[in-house]
Amino acid sequence: MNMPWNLARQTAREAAKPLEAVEVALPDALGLALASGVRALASQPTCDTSAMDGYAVAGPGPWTVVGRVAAGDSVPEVRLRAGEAFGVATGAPVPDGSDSVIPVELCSVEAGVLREAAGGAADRRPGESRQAPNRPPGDHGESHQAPNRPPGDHGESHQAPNRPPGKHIRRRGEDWSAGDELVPAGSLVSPAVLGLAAGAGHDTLLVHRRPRVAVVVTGDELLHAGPPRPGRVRDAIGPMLPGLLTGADLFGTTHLRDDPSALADALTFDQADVLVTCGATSVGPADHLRRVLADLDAEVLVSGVACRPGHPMLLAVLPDGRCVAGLPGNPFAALAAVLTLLRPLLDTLGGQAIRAPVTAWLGDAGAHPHDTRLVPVTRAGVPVGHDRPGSLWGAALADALAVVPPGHRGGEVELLPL
Ligand SMILES: Nc1nc2c(c(=O)[nH]1)N[C@H]1C(S)=C(S)[C@@H](COP(=O)(O)OP(=O)(O)OC[C@H]3O[C@@H](n4cnc5c(N)ncnc54)[C@H](O)[C@@H]3O)O[C@H]1N2
Ligand code: MOO
Repeated sequence: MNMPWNLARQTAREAAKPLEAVEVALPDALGLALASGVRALASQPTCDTSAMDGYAVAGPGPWTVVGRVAAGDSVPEVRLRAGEAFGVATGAPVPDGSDSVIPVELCSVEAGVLREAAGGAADRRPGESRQAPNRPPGDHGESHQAPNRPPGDHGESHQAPNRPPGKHIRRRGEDWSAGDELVPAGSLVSPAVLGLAAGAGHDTLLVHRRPRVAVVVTGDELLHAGPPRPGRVRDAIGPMLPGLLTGADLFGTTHLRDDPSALADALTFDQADVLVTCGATSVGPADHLRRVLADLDAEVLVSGVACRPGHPMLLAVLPDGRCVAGLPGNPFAALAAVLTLLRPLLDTLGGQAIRAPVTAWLGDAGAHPHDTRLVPVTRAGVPVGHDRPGSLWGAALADALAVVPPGHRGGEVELLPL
């Protein structure tokens, strides 16, 4: 009895435990899953910082310029008093006592005296409204709100313009505080995670090691170069697999004839966490996989799945804990088995948390009454056709396989990205 598709995927996810955690230098963590959450080692910003090149000011203008601080300088050892200004670079610490920062293009400085230039419109882009949209109270981001100056006022007034306190100052800890968890365990380390982790002070990350996978392609009829001819077919699965298993370290591919003792030997390779076999899953005279697994005392967790294509797919665990994923020989069926069993198993071994599914609306898509269908579709959920089990044509044109449950009549379905 074939296992329902959802249960088969769930079984594969639960067939193993995450591999050990290792601490690696940041660049080496790319594409691996975090074994512990990334926490900030310092607040960001670490001190009150200017968001603009300009002048930090205290009290109403005009102001006397009393100093200057550049990016990379430490916090100036002065406290600004009303009527004083300090030249600041974007990213530089502002002195204590700074009320706000005036961008340099809104300033005029003569003989050490700073005045806010007329208009204040220079720090708005064309078409931008005066009021910054959707900013929460207390947000001191790079608002382009102009000072609320009466008509005819050219900024010479000694009255403080209605500039919100803290404008253009990024307050200490405004983005995050030291100790905050920024990315949870189980997340994949993307380029942005690497940048964020570096920004938060990390030189290394704790990640799960990548699963090691050995691939065995079987079949007397297979060719590995040149055009197919009657009785001989080109191996289409071996070339497809490395790109599907980017989260794993591959040992390379072994090509075997339909020989049970050679297959049994290949399955004794103990450097791999997962052995992937291609072909020999069915019941023909040359299909030895099930017998070989029985001889090796493997526990078969999934033996046939109620899905099309790929129903003979198989998942087993050897006595020493290594897993065997049996992909059917028909190439599209093999792809279906990778997405149903192998990838979920590798995700678990690699410590990846289960992500929310990608979905799309799909009509009945030729749903089967009892079996789940895996249908090649575009990212918008449009079937691309050419989906016969022996052919990767449809899959090659598709962005994903849609999971069409038995009896589906139209509605949201999960997409398995390719
Ligand atoms: N009596 C039954 N026969 C079959 C059944 C069944 O239920 N009862 N299921 C069919 C289905 S569905 C599939 S899928 C295949 C699975 O077969 P195997 O996993 O045993 O694979 P083979 O028999 O070796 O090959 C099947 C088919 O695929 C071609 N092939 C094999 N390897 C490759 C490769 N690496 N690249 C390209 N093509 C490959 C092979 O030449 C055959 O044409 O069983 C059905 N039979
Ligand atoms: O799984 Mo098979 O590919 O339907 O022929």
